[in-house]
Amino acid sequence: MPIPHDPAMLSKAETLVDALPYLQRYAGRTFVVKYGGHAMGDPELARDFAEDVVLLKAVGINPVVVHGGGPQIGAMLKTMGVESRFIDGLRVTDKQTAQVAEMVLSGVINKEIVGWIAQAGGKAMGISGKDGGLVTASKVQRTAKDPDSNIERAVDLGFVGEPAKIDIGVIETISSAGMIPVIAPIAPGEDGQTYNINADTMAGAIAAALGASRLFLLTDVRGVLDKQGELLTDLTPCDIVKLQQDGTISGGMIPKLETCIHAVEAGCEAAVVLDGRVSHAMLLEIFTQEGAGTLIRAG
Ligand SMILES: Nc1ncnc2c1ncn2[C@@H]1O[C@H](COP(=O)(O)OP(=O)(O)O)[C@@H](O)[C@H]1O
Ligand SMILES: CC(=O)N[C@@H](CCC(=O)OP(=O)(O)O)C(=O)O
Repeated sequence: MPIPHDPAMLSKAETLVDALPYLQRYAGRTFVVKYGGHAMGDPELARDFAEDVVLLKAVGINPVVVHGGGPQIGAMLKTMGVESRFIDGLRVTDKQTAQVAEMVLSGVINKEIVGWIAQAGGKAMGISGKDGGLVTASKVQRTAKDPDSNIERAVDLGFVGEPAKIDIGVIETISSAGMIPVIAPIAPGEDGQTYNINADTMAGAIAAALGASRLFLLTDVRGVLDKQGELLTDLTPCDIVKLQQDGTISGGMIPKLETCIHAVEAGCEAAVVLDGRVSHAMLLEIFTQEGAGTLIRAG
């Protein structure tokens, strides 16, 4: 006959037991987590995020963090008196902007995240796409309709890149040494130039190359919202194309969802757009039945 326990203690034990099937399912799997600039602002949320990542590592999952820092790059450029322009959510990047992006992403933010993970009791190794030959970038080619002639013309975004080649060796080396890779979205091109890569694009390409079980994109909204502001809980690549065509998604959500399509069509099991403003959003998504955010799977 079991002796009754304090109900609060019992509920804690039940939470752990409820997590058991998920722990068993995901042990040894790789989760790529993109931590966005907007979700990064709050120190308490940053601590929670680091604890989540350390917990994943401690239970035998391989987390790989790819981070952004768009607002922080913007703030630095502003203090320098440099204006930024975005086309389809991508920052038009001249040589000076590329240098600032590298300084802020690889220099400041990357090491900040490594520090938070250390504070949470984990070990992280901060790198960019440049290190260990991880990523070779190619220049992003975009076109836009000329408003006067209605003719589609090439738009030059400058040193904006996308991952053309990925060598996952350095990630595997870091992960198998018991550390958490923390990756800044900067990479060299074949031409030797430094390219600024949208962090969502970088995360999706890495998730695809690793054949990750999940790509989590932590951001500053509940997930993908419809025109009435209601959360769309499940999407396929086909649904996303329609949302883009009818203007439901715009700005930074465009590269985010293009990334999800690429990732799930190229080997990542599923992508989730999650609210990074919610404490421990990732743990709740992984270890409970209450899925939050928007889940994207190949149709
Ligand atoms: N349909 C939509 N649902 C949710 N967010 C959207 C939608 N369309 C555009 N957005 C915008 O996308 C933003 C998230 O992208 P972004 O600013 O690049 O985030 P992050 O900096 O976290 O990567 C939201 O803050 C929102 O303004
Ligand atoms: C080409 C391009 O737009 N690069 C981004 C890289 C950082 C990023 O993507 O950060 P968030 O995820 O915080 O938006 C930029 O310069 O802002």
